[in-house]
Amino acid sequence: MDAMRLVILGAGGRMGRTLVRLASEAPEFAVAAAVERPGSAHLGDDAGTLAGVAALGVPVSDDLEAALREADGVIDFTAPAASVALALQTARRGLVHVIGTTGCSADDDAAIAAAGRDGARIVKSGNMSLGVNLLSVLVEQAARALGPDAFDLEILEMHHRHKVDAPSGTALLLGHAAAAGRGIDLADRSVRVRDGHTGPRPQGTIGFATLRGGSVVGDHEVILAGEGERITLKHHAEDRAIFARGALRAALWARSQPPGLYSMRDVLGL
Ligand SMILES: NC(=O)C1=CN([C@@H]2O[C@H](COP(=O)(O)OP(=O)(O)OC[C@H]3O[C@@H](n4cnc5c(N)ncnc54)[C@H](OP(=O)(O)O)[C@@H]3O)[C@@H](O)[C@H]2O)C=CC1
Ligand SMILES: O=C(O)C1=N[C@H](C(=O)O)C[C@H](O)C1
Repeated sequence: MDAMRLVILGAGGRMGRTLVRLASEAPEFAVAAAVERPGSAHLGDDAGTLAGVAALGVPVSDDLEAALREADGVIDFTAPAASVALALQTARRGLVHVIGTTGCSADDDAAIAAAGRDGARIVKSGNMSLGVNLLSVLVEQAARALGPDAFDLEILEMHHRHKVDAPSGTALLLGHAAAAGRGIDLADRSVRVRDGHTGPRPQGTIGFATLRGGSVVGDHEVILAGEGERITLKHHAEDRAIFARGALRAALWARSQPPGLYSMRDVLGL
């Protein structure tokens, strides 16, 4: 099969640069276009140079329509409004759309699901790494085995100082896995903030705690705390390449799937 022609949306960002670098090094892919928003300081820069590899002859552009005409798929680690708007376009064109963007609202997620029904081949996940998706399976198993009441479940995450959404997409993904294991809906049972006189911990809830600072790529811990014992399941991301590798794998996988909305667990067969 011909190399998959990819548009990298948000090519000047932390993930965008990592994606350009890894896609340009893999024979399965061709970086067809690199897109940033109108007015971005990166417009006109060579995407390869920006990513710290050899020049690719692909200038960063703000012409998304033109970029999509030449593409088999888009990799999108940007912001919720950008991902929702793009999903309308990938649906119209039947393109692969890999969405790593986090911080989406319920309405955003509904619009993205609709785009999957309308023709896009979407893979969306709060974390594209193999390790976190395997961890989510383990968390689901542990929550199911321990039941809802004997062990309290808390999810702790730490990220770099630039991160704008909380809890992280990964923390929510792990929370959903825990809720699935317990047979409950996360939205009904999550405690996302504690402050002041909170009273004792409501039984059966799933708590979240958020830390921000420095250059931390992404740390997550799921703590199951019982009477007299505690189980901790952890993942430490050391390099953004783990997310980019997962996203590229998802793009290739989605190319041969019917339109729809898929998760990384679908991609990885977990
Ligand atoms: N699922 C996963 O595995 C991972 C998900 N993420 C998520 O990916 C997202 C991006 O993270 P990160 O790379 O660190 O963030 P950055 O802010 O470094 O990069 C985002 C890029 O997207 C650009 N952008 C925003 N809106 C548009 C638009 N409408 N059109 C084109 N470009 C746009 C931004 O431009 P500007 O600066 O001008 O706004 C910026 O260059 C976040 O939601 C993050 O949580 C991150 C890592 C892994
Ligand atoms: O913004 C980040 O950096 C990351 N975002 C994702 C998240 O919200 O979980 C994934 C990863 O942890 C890095």
